[in-house]
Amino acid sequence: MQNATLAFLGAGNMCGSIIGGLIAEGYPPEQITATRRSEAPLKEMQAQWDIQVSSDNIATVASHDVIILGVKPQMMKELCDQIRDQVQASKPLIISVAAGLTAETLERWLGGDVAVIRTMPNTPSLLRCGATGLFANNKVSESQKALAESMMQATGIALWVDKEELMEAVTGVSGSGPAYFFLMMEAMQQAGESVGLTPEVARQLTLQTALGAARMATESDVEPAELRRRVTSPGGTTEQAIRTFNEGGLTELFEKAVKASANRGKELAELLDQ
Ligand SMILES: NC(=O)C1=CN([C@@H]2O[C@H](COP(=O)(O)OP(=O)(O)OC[C@H]3O[C@@H](n4cnc5c(N)ncnc54)[C@H](O)[C@@H]3O)[C@@H](O)[C@H]2O)C=CC1
Ligand SMILES: O=C(O)[C@@H]1CCC=N1
Repeated sequence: MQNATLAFLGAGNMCGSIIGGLIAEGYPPEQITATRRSEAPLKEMQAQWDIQVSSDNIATVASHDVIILGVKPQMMKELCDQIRDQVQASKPLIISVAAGLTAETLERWLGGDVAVIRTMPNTPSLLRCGATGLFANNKVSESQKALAESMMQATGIALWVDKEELMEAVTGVSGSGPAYFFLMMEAMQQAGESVGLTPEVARQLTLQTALGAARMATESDVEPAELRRRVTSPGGTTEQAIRTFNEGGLTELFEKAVKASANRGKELAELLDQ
């Protein structure tokens, strides 16, 4: 995997997180190039990771094996128009991180007959704690699949889905998911303040509790439901809090939120593929 040259076109929040994770995992920085519209953030990325940077998408496509399309879905058509001829000339592996846009749309925008892997990563990739879903079109070879998988595994876990529509489900759960936990942290800190803690104490207790709970859930074989039961003493304090969450319909609310994110992915794909 470490022989492949990787170009991140539109290296903002998400691709910056993947690059940071790859560098932390020991990927050779001289084999990574990032492009972006403005020079200042590119210079920062170069100083931070010692990677190559460029503002020339076409020349960058020409000189790399794997092209990661990192722009917002709304900017993707313009980027594909710009690089199409070069993609047809050098036929690199294309990896998209964009929400919604299908592999078929991307392949068509790039002129057809292109190996496209659609991924849905998340920003904890930066800490090699990412979660990525992947789907490959039928032009992708087994060795290209293995390369994309090992690249994303370097930033966390990487799981393939066999039906492309499941990429919307992945987006609803793990692509958007870090924001749900951040929202919970914000809400819990505020609640801590409402029962008298200072903002700093409420913040520290909230974040350490989130970290501890996530580590217990991921580092043991015990299911989250059982871990929850072990905190919830019959007739005790937690029981009252859990009852309050259940009465407020937390499970149903999560289902609605995940579906809203997934549906927006489908909607974006339809809106943008004109
Ligand atoms: N932010 C997140 O948590 C996640 C984002 N994604 C996907 O990642 C993609 C990017 O999202 P973010 O990183 O949040 O956006 P961002 O706005 O931080 O990064 C995109 C970058 O692309 C640059 N750009 C736009 N057009 C360009 C062009 N033609 N050439 C070079 N650079 C160009 C922009 O200036 C910007 O710096 C989106 O498609 C999104 O759906 C996927 C999973 C999670
Ligand atoms: O909010 C978004 O559209 C992107 C995709 C998943 C996470 N962030």
